[in-house]
Amino acid sequence: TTGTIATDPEKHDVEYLTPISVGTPSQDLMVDFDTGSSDLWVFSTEMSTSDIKGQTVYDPNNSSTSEKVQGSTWKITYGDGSSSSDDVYLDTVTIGNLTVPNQAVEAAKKVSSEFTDDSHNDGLLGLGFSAINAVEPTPQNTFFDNIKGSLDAPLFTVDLKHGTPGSFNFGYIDPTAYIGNISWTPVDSSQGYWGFTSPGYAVGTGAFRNHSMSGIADTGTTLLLLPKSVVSAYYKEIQGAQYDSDQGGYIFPCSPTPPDFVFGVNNGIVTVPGDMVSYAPADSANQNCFGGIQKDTGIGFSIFGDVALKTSFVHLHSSIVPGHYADCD
Ligand SMILES: O=C(NNC1=NCCC1)c1ccc(Br)cc1
Repeated sequence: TTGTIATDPEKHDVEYLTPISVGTPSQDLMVDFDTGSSDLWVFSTEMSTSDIKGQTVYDPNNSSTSEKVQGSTWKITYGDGSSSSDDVYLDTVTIGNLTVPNQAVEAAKKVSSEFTDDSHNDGLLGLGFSAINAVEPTPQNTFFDNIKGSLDAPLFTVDLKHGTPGSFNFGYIDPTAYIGNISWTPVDSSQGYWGFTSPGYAVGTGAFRNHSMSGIADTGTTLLLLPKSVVSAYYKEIQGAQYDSDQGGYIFPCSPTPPDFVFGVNNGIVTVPGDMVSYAPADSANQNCFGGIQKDTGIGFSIFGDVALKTSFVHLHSSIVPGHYADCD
């Protein structure tokens, strides 16, 4: 079997929301498919109403197929400091035409304000490695791990786009989804993420600079977070660019369009067009834009978030041999 599901960008491509169905009869939710985490959790009827602002909630008591996992709990904190927690059910989860009958669905009782304030997002579906699933005492499998055995191939592809629907495909590579050839790179899943090392970067039409950047492909992070030496080398090329500590990042005049940012993936390259580096207006006063490329300081490795992924077709392949992932235009 194979499957495909459309994913829709929120304003400024801050995140991408994808429909899933949970339970019987099915309860339809919009969630953030996150290759940077490995838990499927949803807003639920167990939450206090003050934490719910427009989201659709999962009601396990309204599902004839839900089954509480006695004694199991979960609590997760994301890289941006947001968090959520509580208890666990097994229930039927369907994505497109793919169904997992007893998927661990982590029902939230508490969520942090970032989630409460994100009215269209009903939860997260982790597509990282199950080794970092946060359920205690028994970690649960991701949807992908549960379905991959029945897929034509143990892979999924991520095709996020700027300001228009993209897709997550399961079990096949859509040859019409990309031009040029796929460049493969080994995946380091030792930390539970889709880790890889980029060999270097270029600014605009400048020469390629060898500079090993280890990081993760993370659909759940909005921006492209890189080593500060690379980020400052990039912004050095933009007239008027500066680090604004109030806004916590580099800002620069929205026009003229900044130079492209190119990063290597094995023997291939991915180009982030300059007009996508201008992530969002920073201040209306003097038409500054907040950069889509920022420092990865304090994280320990780089994060190739949506700004890096939406300009390429990413194919995450977890096979028995050390997995590899392909990235290409
Ligand atoms: O949390 C992470 N990615 N997903 C999400 N962010 C916000 C909501 C979901 C994340 C993962 C690894 C590293 Br290293 C840094 C951040």
